Amino acid sequence: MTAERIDGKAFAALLRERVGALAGQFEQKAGRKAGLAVVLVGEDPASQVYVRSKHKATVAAGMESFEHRLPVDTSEADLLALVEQLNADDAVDGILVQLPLPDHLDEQSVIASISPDKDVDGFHVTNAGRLAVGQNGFVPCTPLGCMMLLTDRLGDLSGLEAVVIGRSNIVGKPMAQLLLDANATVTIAHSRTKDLPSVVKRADIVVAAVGRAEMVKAEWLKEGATVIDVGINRLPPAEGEEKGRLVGDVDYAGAEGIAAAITPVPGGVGPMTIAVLLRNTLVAAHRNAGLEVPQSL
Ligand SMILES: NC(=O)C1=CN([C@@H]2O[C@H](COP(=O)(O)OP(=O)(O)OC[C@H]3O[C@@H](n4cnc5c(N)ncnc54)[C@H](OP(=O)(O)O)[C@@H]3O)[C@@H](O)[C@H]2O)C=CC1
Ligand SMILES: Nc1nc(=O)c2c([nH]1)NC[C@@H]1CN(c3ccc(C(=O)N[C@@H](CCC(=O)O)C(=O)O)cc3)C=[N+]21
Repeated sequence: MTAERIDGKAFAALLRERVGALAGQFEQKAGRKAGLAVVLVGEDPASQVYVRSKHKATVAAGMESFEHRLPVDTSEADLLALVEQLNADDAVDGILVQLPLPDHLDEQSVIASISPDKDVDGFHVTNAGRLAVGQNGFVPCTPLGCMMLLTDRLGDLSGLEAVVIGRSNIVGKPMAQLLLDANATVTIAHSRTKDLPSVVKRADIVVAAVGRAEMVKAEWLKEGATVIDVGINRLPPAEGEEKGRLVGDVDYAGAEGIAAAITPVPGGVGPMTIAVLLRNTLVAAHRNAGLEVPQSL
């Protein structure tokens, strides 16, 4: 059996088109564009790449993009002051502070300073709490994108065994919460889990969000499992390569022979993250403008 490749890039392109059309309608109704502010502190090359692609995608969807690039030695007070200014700016519907931040800045305090109604990353404790108790808020983009791919493929997830590997606040935990809300039976594995291979073996759905290149082996998987690979890992450059290849947390080549379907890296979950960010921003715009959020978002 050769697993089906779940084309996140194509799915994300469709979502971006839909968001773009609705962004045009929003502009008609509200008399302004929906706006996303992205704050980047420092010059980490990977972060710069992400921020640039978010900017392009935002503009392409017919939304306003406000970029704020701050020097690496920015003080916490200055960063908090910028966030306050963006909280008060009616042209800004969504605020994203690119992580990771330089070591001298406390990520939790910075996230806490973002207005929960503009927190399109869904990282604020208020939004984590809303997700936990089932209220409307913002769900982190990566896990929400994974859910869209899963429900598109599998339909109803009721009763399926799901194993999430990783328990971070931005991926693993909200992912498990969403799967639970969809009535899957959820196990969360992490670095202290005993006998990870046998835990993974029972899963109809595996979501790998670890950050270790090709750690999940084909033999761990149950025949016919659906595999969502969140990991983005750059291998060291091979002979003659300038940059190493990007790989996920799953041994894709091996898993292809056992899984029913699997997301590739690149071209899987990554593009969904950006498309969902635009979707969340447009949801925020409707709420902030007092307009009904379109069903199809
Ligand atoms: N595609 C996308 O859009 C995105 C991709 N990513 C990628 O996803 C991956 C995970 O990101 P993130 O959640 O932020 O990472 P974190 O480093 O915050 O969390 C990693 C998790 O993996 C667990 N873990 C580490 N080693 C093992 C192991 N040997 N066995 C089992 N579990 C282990 C850790 O366990 P413990 O808690 O015990 O330490 C932790 O819970 C990264 O590769 C990141 O680049 C992240 C965000 C978006
Ligand atoms: N506040 C905040 N919000 C985030 O959502 C956030 C963040 N900080 N910090 C970093 C992580 C990571 N992340 C990715 C987004 C897109 C791709 C993506 O599009 N990846 C492409 C490949 C890109 C490449 O080739 O380098 C793909 O997988 O096909 C990957 C990773 C968002 N993050």
